[in-house]
Amino acid sequence: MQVDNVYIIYFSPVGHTRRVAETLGYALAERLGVPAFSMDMTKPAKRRETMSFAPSDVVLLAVPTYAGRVPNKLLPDLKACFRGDQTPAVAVVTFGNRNFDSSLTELRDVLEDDGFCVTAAAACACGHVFSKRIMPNRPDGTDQEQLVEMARQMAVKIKSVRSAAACPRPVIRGDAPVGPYYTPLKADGTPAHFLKAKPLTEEDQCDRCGLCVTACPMGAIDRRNPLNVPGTCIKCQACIAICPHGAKYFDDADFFSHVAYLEEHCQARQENEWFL
Ligand SMILES: Cc1cc2nc3c(=O)[nH]c(=O)nc-3n(C[C@H](O)[C@H](O)[C@H](O)COP(=O)(O)O)c2cc1C
Repeated sequence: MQVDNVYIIYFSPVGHTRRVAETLGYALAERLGVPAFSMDMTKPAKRRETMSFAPSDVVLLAVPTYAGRVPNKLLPDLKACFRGDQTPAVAVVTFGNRNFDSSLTELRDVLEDDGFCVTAAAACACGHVFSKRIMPNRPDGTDQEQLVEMARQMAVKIKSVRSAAACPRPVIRGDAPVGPYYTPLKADGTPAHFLKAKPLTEEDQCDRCGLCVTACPMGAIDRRNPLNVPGTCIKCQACIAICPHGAKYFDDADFFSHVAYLEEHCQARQENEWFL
């Protein structure tokens, strides 16, 4: 198959997904001997542009797993932003060492509906953004090596076919259909309800620099007063991760209890999985 460019596109509020996408995407472009272009679609304004791709482009699209699925607030943009023309695509999800459940299958299906031919897919274990105690250093050196190996195998597959349409679709986890959203659990195993939780601010720590305002992928934080969060919070933790003064925090009891549950049950190292 003729390939001219690799486009690395990612939604990555805290940065794990960007690291995975760029390592895999640049290695893939190198193997294919073509230039790569990295495109960040985390900011709301970036998700208002429509992007069209040619049959000779390869698009790598990477998103984090939220509740076992593609982040639901991102779905309308993923459906509206991208147009493939039988363009080969690589679907990539990251997950925080619990499970990626249906997110990769869902992302593959979204790409196919957008006109892409998904030639490969990967689910990569990362640190969990809810807790620095869950695999804080992943992707680590072993992951980097595996990403380069994935890229090598993906390039071999892409080079071996006449067109993306002729490329066999990857079978993800036995082709199980997309399942329900994962219900987060509290430390006692009962459902945790924190959908309405929003970040609070230590007023005396906050110097109103506005970094959290620009980091929020939902544009939920008030630009004139960052203590005010009138928009939808997706709990991505971007505002907490970016604040240089540690001023943003959650105080929701169910959220904390879910974090405690994850810290207890998600310590065993999960493997990366890829599908060709
Ligand atoms: C709202 C939310 C839900 C999440 N749900 C899951 C999950 O179901 N399974 C899992 O293993 N990790 C889950 N995670 C962890 C993220 O998938 C993981 O940390 C990801 O790498 C974060 O990507 P980023 O650093 O690019 O933002 C969740 C994180 C958030 C914010």
